[in-house]
Amino acid sequence: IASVLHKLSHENTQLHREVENFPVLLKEAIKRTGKQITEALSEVNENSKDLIRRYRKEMKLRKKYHNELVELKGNIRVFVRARPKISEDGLNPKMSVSYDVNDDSLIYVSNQQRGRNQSFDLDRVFSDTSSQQEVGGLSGWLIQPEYLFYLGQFCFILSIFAYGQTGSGKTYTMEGTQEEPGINQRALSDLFKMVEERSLDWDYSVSVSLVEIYNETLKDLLTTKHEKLEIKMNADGTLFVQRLTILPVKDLNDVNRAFEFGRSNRATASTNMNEHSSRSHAVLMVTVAGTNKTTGVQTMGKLNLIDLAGSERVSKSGASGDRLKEAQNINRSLSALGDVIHSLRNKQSHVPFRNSKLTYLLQDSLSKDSKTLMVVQVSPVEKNSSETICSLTFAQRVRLVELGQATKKTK
Ligand SMILES: Nc1ncnc2c1ncn2[C@@H]1O[C@H](COP(=O)(O)OP(=O)(O)OP(=O)(O)O)[C@@H](O)[C@H]1O
Repeated sequence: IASVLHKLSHENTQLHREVENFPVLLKEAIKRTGKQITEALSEVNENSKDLIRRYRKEMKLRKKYHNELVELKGNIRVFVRARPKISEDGLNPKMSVSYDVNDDSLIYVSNQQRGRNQSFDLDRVFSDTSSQQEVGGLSGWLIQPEYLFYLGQFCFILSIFAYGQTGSGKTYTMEGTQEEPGINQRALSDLFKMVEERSLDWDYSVSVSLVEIYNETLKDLLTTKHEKLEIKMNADGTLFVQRLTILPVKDLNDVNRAFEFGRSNRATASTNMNEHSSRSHAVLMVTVAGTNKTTGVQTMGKLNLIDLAGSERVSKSGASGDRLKEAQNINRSLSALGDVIHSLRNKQSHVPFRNSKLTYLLQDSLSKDSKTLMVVQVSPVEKNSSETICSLTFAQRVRLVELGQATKKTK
């Protein structure tokens, strides 16, 4: 019994010690496991960080290849800009537009009818917080030295279109304000810089015309005469507008003065300038004719700045009478623009340029030897989401167009 008691007492002491040590062991075990979990987590973290890094790299590469593809295959770029909310949107409006933090070519719009977000993939998306400077930088894609070179030395047409529903920010982005100039001002100032830089070897003459298309009728905004304008074709297949004023200009100030005159001319013909301007297309055509001082080679280039009339859904706005007629003409010409672009994309032998005055006038600008930048403006608020979806659907359709490679053309 004594030996059994001794053994039991020994075991009891050992158990006692183990019980005493248990919290320490447990603490150590917890610490060890915690360390293992932390290590495992940080490995996962590192992996996911690496994945995000690789994803971003892939996105950059994808964009680079896409850009190269566009350069190789086509000359049209589509940018989207959402304007910020404004007082007209009401107090605390519900927003419908969102962006992808990792990919600046994606924009999402909440589609109330389908009850989900619809995504659109464009060349570049500018959010509602983007600055004029950031957006203005995009004209750099169009007005690059090599294209300026084209513009000055080959027949090459550059066009900037602004598309979007009424009040979506087209004028703000294109014209901007005195303090915050828009794309047009930047593009034109780049153009005159180029002319200056090449003036040692080339004699350039720059001229402007300003045409308004209202209810399928062309109007010369640089004259107060009201002559009927007709689009005619030269023997070489190029287009011109008969009797259109062609005003020689020396610098950006001259262009702005001409533009101001056109603007006041447009306003006097209408009781409400803003109302009227959003119901008509305005096309500013800048022509650069060059003669090489040594060789005598003559060249021609054009820069078109096009402020399209606001796209609007007649069923929603409930327009009637003259307003309905205007809206129908606008929608017809914008859809003709879409059809032309669609035919070009599908490389159809017949492109329906003549279906509207807008596409007929811009035939050259949408054909080969041209480079086009389309800025699609959208409103960020939910009450406009169906118009936003329509505009972005149009934008995506345009983006897939291939205009073909430019060919060198000198006289
Ligand atoms: N990025 C912006 N930042 C600040 N205000 C803006 C911006 N974009 C647009 N706005 C404001 O929103 C309003 C509508 O813009 P804007 O007149 O440019 O639209 P629009 O599309 O040209 O309209 P319309 O088709 O009627 O001519 C203006 O008051 C303008 O100042």
